[in-house]
Amino acid sequence: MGGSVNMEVGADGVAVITIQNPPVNSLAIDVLLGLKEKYVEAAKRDDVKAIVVTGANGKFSGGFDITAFPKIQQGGSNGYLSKVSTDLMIETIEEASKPSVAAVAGLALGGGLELSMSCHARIATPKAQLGLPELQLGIIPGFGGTQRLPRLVGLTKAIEMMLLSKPIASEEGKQLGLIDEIVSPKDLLVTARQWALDIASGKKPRLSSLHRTDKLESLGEAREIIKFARAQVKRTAPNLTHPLLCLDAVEEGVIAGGYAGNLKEAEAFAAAVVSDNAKGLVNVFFAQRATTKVPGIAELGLKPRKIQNVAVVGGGLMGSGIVTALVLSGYSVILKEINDKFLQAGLGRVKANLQSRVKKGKMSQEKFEKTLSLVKGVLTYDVFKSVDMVIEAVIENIDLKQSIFVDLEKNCKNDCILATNTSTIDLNLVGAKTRSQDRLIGAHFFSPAHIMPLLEIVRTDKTSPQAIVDLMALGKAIKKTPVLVGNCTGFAVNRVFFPYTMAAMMLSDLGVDIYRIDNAIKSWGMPMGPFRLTDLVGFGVGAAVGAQFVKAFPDRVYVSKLLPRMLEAQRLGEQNRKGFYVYDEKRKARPAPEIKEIIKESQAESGIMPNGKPLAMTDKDIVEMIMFPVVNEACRVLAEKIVVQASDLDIASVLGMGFPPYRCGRISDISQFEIISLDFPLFCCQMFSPLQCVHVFYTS
Ligand SMILES: C[C@H](O)CC(=O)SCCNC(=O)CCNC(=O)[C@H](O)C(C)(C)COP(=O)(O)OP(=O)(O)OC[C@H]1O[C@@H](n2cnc3c(N)ncnc32)[C@H](O)[C@@H]1OP(=O)(O)O
Repeated sequence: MGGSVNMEVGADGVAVITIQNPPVNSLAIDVLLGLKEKYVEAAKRDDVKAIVVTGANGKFSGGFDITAFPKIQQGGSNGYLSKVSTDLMIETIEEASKPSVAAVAGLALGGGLELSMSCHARIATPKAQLGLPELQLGIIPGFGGTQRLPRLVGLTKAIEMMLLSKPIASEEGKQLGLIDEIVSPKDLLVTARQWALDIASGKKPRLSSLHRTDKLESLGEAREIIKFARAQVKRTAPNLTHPLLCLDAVEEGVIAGGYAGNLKEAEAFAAAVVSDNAKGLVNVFFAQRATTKVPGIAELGLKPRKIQNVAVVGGGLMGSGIVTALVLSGYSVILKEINDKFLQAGLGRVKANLQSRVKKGKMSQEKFEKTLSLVKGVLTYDVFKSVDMVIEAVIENIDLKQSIFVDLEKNCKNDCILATNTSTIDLNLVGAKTRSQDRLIGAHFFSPAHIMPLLEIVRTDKTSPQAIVDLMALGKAIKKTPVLVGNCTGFAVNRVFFPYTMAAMMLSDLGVDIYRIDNAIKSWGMPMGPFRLTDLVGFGVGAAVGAQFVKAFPDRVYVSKLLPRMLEAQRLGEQNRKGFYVYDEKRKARPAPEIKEIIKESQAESGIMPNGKPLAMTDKDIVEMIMFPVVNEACRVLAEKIVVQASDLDIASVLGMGFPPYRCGRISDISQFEIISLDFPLFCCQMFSPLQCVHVFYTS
């Protein structure tokens, strides 16, 4: 709901119709009805020769109003939405007697670009973003985009833009034929008006995109392109159906014409919009934007303080990754190490991280040198008085961290934020020997820190709201999604996912093949299965972190002998290229038949196979046995208020663990229920069918 559409008719006979619906001029149903009303009025008025459609405040439109989807997905009627494609885009705009020109500034995405494509020409400002990103929401373009974009830019480019949900800039749009002219923002309306008048008077051709065929490939070629795209989708996104629905609509249009394609698109859109995948992906869209609107903090209206200089203590894998993330966003960073050897190694890692961007063509040599010059290596705290924030990233040793924080308190100014990158240790312990509890905060990055998009911000009871607001702002500035979490073993992400590997170890001890487990979980949508993940993390780290969970949650852990036996056999994971898999020089994983004996040993020691025989189970059982305990732990994290809102856990799981976003939203759904029992130990799973073993019972 909301938004408005205005119309002003000039002395030149051009009606300028303006969409007004901040912040992105989304096409809410009221806006679409408003557009219809103004177009009908313009058609009737004798003083109107031609029409220009534009958006207020330098933005054309961010597309259909996404806030309307949840209601439709819960069974609400989609009302006028289903008619927009033919009633508004074709009959009212494209086939009207008076021509329309779109004046596009800022962005024309989704329905916004579709609206512009039903006009007879498009004039854009240089920095406009143009795209059909609907697929990232689990839906497909629904206002004729699957038909008009291929007709304007050709099939290959149109399919790429839709499947990748990737917008293009005006210049590329002009080269492709999507944009007719690029002009400065101040000339936008003047030029668009002139184009509209020129089309009305016949000086310029009146082109209807839906009927064009000049950019379309021949039928044979088109079929090949679509066949290739389908195969790609099936290979890279086997659990998703909406990209295939999108290709079906495109194909129908190529074979039977734009109008028939439009009807097919409407049918496919209606099916996609109510799918579980769309529910999950729409939830993720809003979850991502909700993370900084923290109840209890947002209302305080605090402004983030300026953070210019940051220090990182420890230049290991995590520390150097954090330094890289900071310098990439223009921060000056001091990297402190304990001796020159470690310091040079840390600086070398930062350099290598940046060099890899140069190699991939993502950074120029000049930018590389400028970025690297932002890091200064030191061995003492002498220059720490100038820093606004310190992030400690040394090994997980409580005594060491405590002594570092004592030093930091002595050497930093008294409003400097003191952050720790610990992934498991209680923050109260880390800061136990300091008096600066209000500015002590967790900044938990995920490895590799310069690539992974999540930043868990951990607060204690004493962390000040200002420190939280400051770290949130820094997180956004370095292009991370910051999620605020409470203090507990593993915080939100590692805590929720500790049963992921433990349940997998238990299944192995029950006789299920480890590669089958990994394949089942990967096919379900995780980026890798639990055994491959353990190899990646490294067995040393895995065992140390596992021990923390055993200590913290003894009632619901499964302690397998598998990891210790692998360590005894000098199998450390990817680190020495021997773990549950073996790895070649390019780190390509291959199953390792030689570990059969180690697995058997662990199975014998655990003695949990029913009657000593391997447990038979389907792939679905495997997924449930592993993911249900994860969901249970998520419920506990919510119940203990470790996260303030359920959507934070959804987005943290997606960005921190690669949980498939199209399956996301379940945790938010579950949080609507009252958890009445949480005390069923994971180990009992073997005695029940997987479904019975969900140890969260909830009532609606
Ligand atoms: C039938 C049609 O084919 C179907 C459609 O059109 S579906 C919609 C297709 N459009 C999209 O997918 C675009 C989605 N939006 C975006 O990618 C980005 O928001 C953007 C590029 C427009 C702006 O990005 P950015 O400047 O970083 O701001 P961002 O924080 O993302 O968004 C600003 C606000 O606009 C809202 N917003 C953005 N697009 C919206 C949309 N299409 N509908 C409703 N709200 C929208 C956001 O939720 C956010 O609200 P908040 O301030 O309350 O959190």
